[in-house]
Amino acid sequence: MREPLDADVLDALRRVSTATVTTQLFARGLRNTFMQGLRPLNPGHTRMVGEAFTLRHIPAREDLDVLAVFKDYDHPQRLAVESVGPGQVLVMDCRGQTRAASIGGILATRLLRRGVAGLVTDGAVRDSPFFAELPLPAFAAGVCATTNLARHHAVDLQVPIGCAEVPVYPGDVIVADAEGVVCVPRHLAAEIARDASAQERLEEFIQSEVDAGAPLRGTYPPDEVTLRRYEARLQDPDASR
Ligand SMILES: O=C([O-])CC(=O)C(=O)O
Ligand SMILES: [Mg+2]
Repeated sequence: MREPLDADVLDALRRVSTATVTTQLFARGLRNTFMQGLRPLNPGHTRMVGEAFTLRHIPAREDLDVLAVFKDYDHPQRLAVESVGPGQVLVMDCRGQTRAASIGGILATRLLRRGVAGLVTDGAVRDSPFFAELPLPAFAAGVCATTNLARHHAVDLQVPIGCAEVPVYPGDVIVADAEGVVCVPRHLAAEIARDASAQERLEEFIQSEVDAGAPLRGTYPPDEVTLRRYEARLQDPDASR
């Protein structure tokens, strides 16, 4: 059993952008953390933070992947939907294959009712007009009306997977916003949350400086003089420039 993630860490990650989080990961040598090509299905619900619960698929085979398999309520896809915990994110490895759905509106509704934080797939979803209205953060590489069995055979729950070429281990922390989805290794979550928050405070200051006409030289990145002005501003937010 893993130690639960600190609620303050999750809150801090909910307030920083995926761009900032990827920079903090990059600073620690991790370059492949953003799930390229996944887009939010409901632009009104993109903020998502939670630990990853994984589902792995292999390519479907015609003699095995037939509609009758869903008579078994313990089919791994259905089991995943009923097992992912409140506040967790269902992350699906579909090998980037979008020529079949990986999930649809009914299963997503079940996730929502179970208190799941959201879902991520590097495949497609079906019932996408429904997803566009559903108050559940959901990210996919595409949409496809064809049912999952046409291309996907769900095999494993809670194993390491690749999602959009990014390694995801069960319990890693998934952070998403309107830009997309990034995977934070669990053991780095607390320090990333802390340093990402500090980076954003500084970048807000830099943004306001540039907006007010400051040139990049001396400002971005900030030199000693700019940093001193930033520190002074932190001490006294009302100080004039
Ligand atoms: O067959 C599927 O992918 C499941 C589906 O449509 C749904 O959950 O509404
Ligand atoms: Mg459906």
